[in-house]
Amino acid sequence: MSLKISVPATSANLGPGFDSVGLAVSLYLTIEVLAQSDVWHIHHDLGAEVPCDERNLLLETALEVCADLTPHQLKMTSDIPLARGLGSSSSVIVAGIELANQLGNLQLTPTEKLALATKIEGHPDNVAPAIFGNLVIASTRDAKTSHVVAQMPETGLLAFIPDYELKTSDSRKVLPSEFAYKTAVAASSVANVAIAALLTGNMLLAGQMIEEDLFHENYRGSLVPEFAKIREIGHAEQAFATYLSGAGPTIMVMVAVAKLVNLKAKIQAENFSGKLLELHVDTVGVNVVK
Ligand SMILES: Nc1ncnc2c1ncn2[C@@H]1O[C@H](COP(=O)(O)OP(=O)(O)O)[C@@H](O)[C@H]1O
Ligand SMILES: N[C@@H](CCOP(=O)(O)O)C(=O)O
Repeated sequence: MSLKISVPATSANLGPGFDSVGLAVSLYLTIEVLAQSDVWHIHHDLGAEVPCDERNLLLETALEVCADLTPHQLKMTSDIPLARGLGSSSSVIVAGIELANQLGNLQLTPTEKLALATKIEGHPDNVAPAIFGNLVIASTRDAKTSHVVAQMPETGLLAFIPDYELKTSDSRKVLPSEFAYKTAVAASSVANVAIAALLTGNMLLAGQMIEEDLFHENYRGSLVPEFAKIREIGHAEQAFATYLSGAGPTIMVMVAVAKLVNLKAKIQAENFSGKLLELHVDTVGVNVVK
């Protein structure tokens, strides 16, 4: 049997869409199913800290979804950097669900996959676009997830991926545990306009609203020292928006395609340690090739 599963990276939050908005982008985790075996084994070159057996999040997820899968040798490759705010954990969870779906012949619908993935990840903003591709707006309350898949308006995407890791769990620790009613109303009004602007293709307004986030970036800015400078460069280069991708430390800049080259040169000139990558919107989501 030949089976290959690929899952895109995701950039969550887009400013005020904290825990509920995400965009699928063009970096990929790929799982190739090799021969049946006595024990599970994952061949990968992602480093010694990534387990090769059932302790790997891929297999933990697959076996949670379907406990009696036949063990296989697997090959895992990925260009999604770990703990950088590009949804590496969500891509593995979605791949694990798909692995169980295929090997266990579960016939899961995309909505069922979303419910399972959200339960495991805890919030839907990365797993939803990893499943559906595109821009996804989702809300999970009382274990029920509602979602809308939308086309992202045309924009260039430039990601600065720092050399250091920032685990989502650590980046969540700096967030407040409570929010005053008035602030919550203001923060959600910003989010509402951001989404309405994205859905009507108004990138200028969407960009302004993305940068007015009140939910998380003010608290996380100090964890990502490059953020303020890159946003300043974004303003000088007329980018639509600069935001913290997911929990950081990746910084995403949305900019008209014609302005990408200049913007890239200006950020490069700062000599920050990390990678600067031009990305594209993934419109497919989790993909299975047999
Ligand atoms: N390919 C992978 N295989 C196994 N575990 C992975 C893989 N990719 C990511 N993970 C797990 O997810 C963690 C990173 O998740 P997280 O802190 O949420 O960051 P992000 O999802 O932004 O990359 C890693 O430390 C690792 O435990
Ligand atoms: N809404 C979450 C998103 C985490 O995304 P990740 O790519 O950093 O895992 C958060 O902001 O904590």
